[in-house]
Amino acid sequence: MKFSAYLRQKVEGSWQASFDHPFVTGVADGTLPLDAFQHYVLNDSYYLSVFAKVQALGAARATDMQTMSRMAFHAQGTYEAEMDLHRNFSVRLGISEEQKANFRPAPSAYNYANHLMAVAYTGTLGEIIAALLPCYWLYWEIGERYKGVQSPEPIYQDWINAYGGEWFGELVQEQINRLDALAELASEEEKRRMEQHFILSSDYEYSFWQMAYTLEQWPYAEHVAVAK
Ligand SMILES: Cc1ncc(C[n+]2csc(CCO)c2C)c(N)n1
Repeated sequence: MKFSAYLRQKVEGSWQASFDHPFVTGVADGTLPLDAFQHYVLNDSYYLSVFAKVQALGAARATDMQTMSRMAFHAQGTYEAEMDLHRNFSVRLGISEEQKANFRPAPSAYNYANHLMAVAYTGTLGEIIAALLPCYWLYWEIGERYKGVQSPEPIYQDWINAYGGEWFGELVQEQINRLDALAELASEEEKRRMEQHFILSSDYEYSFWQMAYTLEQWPYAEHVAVAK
């Protein structure tokens, strides 16, 4: 069995919980409150800026030019495609410059980003890909599930469309193949660490929906609002 297939079966429970999360089903059927989506967008912009940095650190860790160039391309893709999407959502959701300037990432977004950064600075390229892969792969599966679905909320429809396209499927498959190739060369010990990172990122993906849905904040966050 390929290492990617082995990892995929390990996270079946947590990915299923993500598919069934009211944030995800609420995007598709339009029942998600817009303030939860706004909380998601603000936190996701922060998350993506770290994600692109981790992809770039993966490029730096590569031992061949082809991999280095592809990882750098992916980092640029995150910056351009995802940031474009967010700029667009920010305008349509009426997120103000002041809101962005005063924004502090919620605990779950911050923890997830820190997990990726820790792997980027301490792990091998195989470990970095294993930590990044659930972000690609889980979103691709969500995009596949909701292909053809028409959400009553046009903003949500654009979000669904972003992850259902063929170009995105190719990027995901490229990273799955990279994971399998790196796993072939990895020791049992390194593969065990790759598995841990993949599982932890999958759990953080679930926490990210929950964070958005519950409008998660730091304790005492209201003091910041009062002080303004
Ligand atoms: C919490 C969170 N997880 C995954 C994604 C999706 N995503 C982020 S970067 C990237 C790779 C290519 O751009 C993908 C698929 C997201 N937006 N937010």
